[in-house]
Amino acid sequence: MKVTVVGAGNVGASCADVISYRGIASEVVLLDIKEGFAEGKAMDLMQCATNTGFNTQITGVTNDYSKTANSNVVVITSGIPRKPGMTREELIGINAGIVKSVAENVLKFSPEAIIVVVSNPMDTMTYLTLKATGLPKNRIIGMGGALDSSRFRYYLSKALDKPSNDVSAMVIGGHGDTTMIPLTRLASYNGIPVSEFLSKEELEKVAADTMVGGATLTGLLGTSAWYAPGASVAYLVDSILNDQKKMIACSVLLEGEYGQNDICLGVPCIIGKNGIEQILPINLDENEKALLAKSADAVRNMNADLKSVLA
Ligand SMILES: NC(=O)c1ccc[n+]([C@@H]2O[C@H](COP(=O)([O-])OP(=O)(O)OC[C@H]3O[C@@H](n4cnc5c(N)ncnc54)[C@H](O)[C@@H]3O)[C@@H](O)[C@H]2O)c1
Ligand SMILES: O=C(O)C[C@H](O)C(=O)O
Repeated sequence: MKVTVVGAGNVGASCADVISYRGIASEVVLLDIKEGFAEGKAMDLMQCATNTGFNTQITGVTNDYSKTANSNVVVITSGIPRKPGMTREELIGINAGIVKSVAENVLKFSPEAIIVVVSNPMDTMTYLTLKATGLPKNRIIGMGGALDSSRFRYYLSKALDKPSNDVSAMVIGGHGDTTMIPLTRLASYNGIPVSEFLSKEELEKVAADTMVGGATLTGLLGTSAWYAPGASVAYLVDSILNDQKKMIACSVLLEGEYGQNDICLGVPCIIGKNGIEQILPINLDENEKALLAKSADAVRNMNADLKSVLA
């Protein structure tokens, strides 16, 4: 199985690292616009093979899309990351043009590929990719919920002082500091509602920390995070390539689901060899429904800025 990762920067290289280390694909092509950069990242990663024991073939190319031909999955991480103090939404001006041209280029050589969109603002970039390519909705997947849910589980595990793998929890909605919706009501510690262990105030703090999880890391690192984002992309790619049918919150085109239309937003999906195989309807309470509607409004406002790129 072949995976192309466009953008060999922090997230792209980290994702290629996890995909190869875990043997998720036999071939990974890293493509970047910066001369020699992807080649260097691929060489560095390949020199891990004997010590970490993987067999994936990683190749780096400078803007040569012919080398990406017949990829099963293409991950788009190309574009700029935010700096401390910025929102993801501020990246739209530069990233929209990059994402659109990358999506068009990859499809010339991999017309059957499933595309995973990572570049920010992710929900809007997913919508742009869908509109620009005209691909069926199951083949365009926005990655955000997998990462936000892993951060939610991290903050819950810290509050509970228990391992995060014993915590089950999901974040839906937009992948933005104010549009994420951590589903605290449904979070559990080994099947027991977390509200049995944590106070309302503690749970509110966990949700608030989760929502600004990316901003917190950007403040600490000077650029946005990459290890957990890279691992989250690999988790999603694994579910596609190995047809695992995992339930993962992903940004997908909604056509009536959750009362929304013509928008890509994070909702629980079944992910398998066909990409988005099902959008799972879950019963939200009135507060959660209102938060989802508000989140959709904000993402829709952002999508309106795509007019000139899509014209
Ligand atoms: N969806 C998520 O959960 C999530 C998580 C982390 C980062 N991100 C986003 O992913 C993007 C990448 O972040 P990063 O930290 O890897 O940034 P980075 O700057 O480290 O890497 C981006 C790479 O894209 C390359 N690039 C730019 N234009 C290109 C083009 N036209 N074709 C090919 N390559 C091109 C750059 O040369 C660079 O190497 C950012 O927009 C960031 O906000 C999203
Ligand atoms: O925070 C960012 O800007 C990058 C990414 O969306 C993240 O959540 O880590």
